[in-house]
Amino acid sequence: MTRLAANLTMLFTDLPFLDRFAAAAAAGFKAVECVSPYGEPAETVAERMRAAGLTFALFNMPPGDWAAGDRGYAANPARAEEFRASIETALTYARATSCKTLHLMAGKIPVDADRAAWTATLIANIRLAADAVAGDGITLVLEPINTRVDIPGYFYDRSAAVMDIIEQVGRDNVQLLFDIYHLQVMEGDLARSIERLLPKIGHIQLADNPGRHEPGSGEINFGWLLPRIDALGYEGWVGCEYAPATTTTEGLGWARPYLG
Ligand SMILES: O=C(O)[C@@H](O)C(=O)CO
Ligand SMILES: [Mg+2]
Repeated sequence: MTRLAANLTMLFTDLPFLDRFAAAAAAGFKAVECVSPYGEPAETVAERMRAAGLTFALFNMPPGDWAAGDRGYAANPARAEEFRASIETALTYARATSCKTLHLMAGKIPVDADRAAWTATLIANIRLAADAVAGDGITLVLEPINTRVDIPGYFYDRSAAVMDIIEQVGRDNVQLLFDIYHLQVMEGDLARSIERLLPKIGHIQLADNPGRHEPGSGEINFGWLLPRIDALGYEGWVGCEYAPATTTTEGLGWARPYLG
């Protein structure tokens, strides 16, 4: 059965961040995910999560200064020190919330950067982080993000590019974050890709396309795809990472069969 997680960065945004946990639970979600829990103390986040009876399915390692344009920086040779320090921060929040999956963001690469040097930095940083979190049973996931609409310049936007990095890293606790929306924009052929990549998929996220709104608002046949993913044997969480077309609650009709 498809197990949905509410993405608290994009859902229930009419509420302050800490109040979104209770709202997600009231809507029937059993798990949540978000980009950045770091604006609140780890223990406070964990308390709200526990009080709502939720599991933290995933959050990102500290992604840098989002408002200034950062989308992670793990590939940036000039920020290796900052990346090292961010591992401890991520671990503190992961331990407090018992979160077992962290999204490591590579960042945006300038057009004139030395791609080989950035790739080497990324691989070294992923290994460092993967080894640091392995003892806590944590998996790092890497996400191909579309560079056509959402994050122009992001380091990788294809599943093959991320799979290549995962192979070069060579750590069992580094997997693929398959965001159905991003990979529909960049590649299509979703069901076949998921089937092929399944052994390496550590987390799935969804939104429809175009518009990045809820399932049913666009061209992706989620009524067929979600049962297919289930039938293939995927047992992880599916993060609802979309911008509701109206309000979160009004737009949850599609999810009713999967919510408690
Ligand atoms: O799809 C996304 O945008 C996210 O999963 C993310 O981690 C931040 O960009
Ligand atoms: Mg995503």
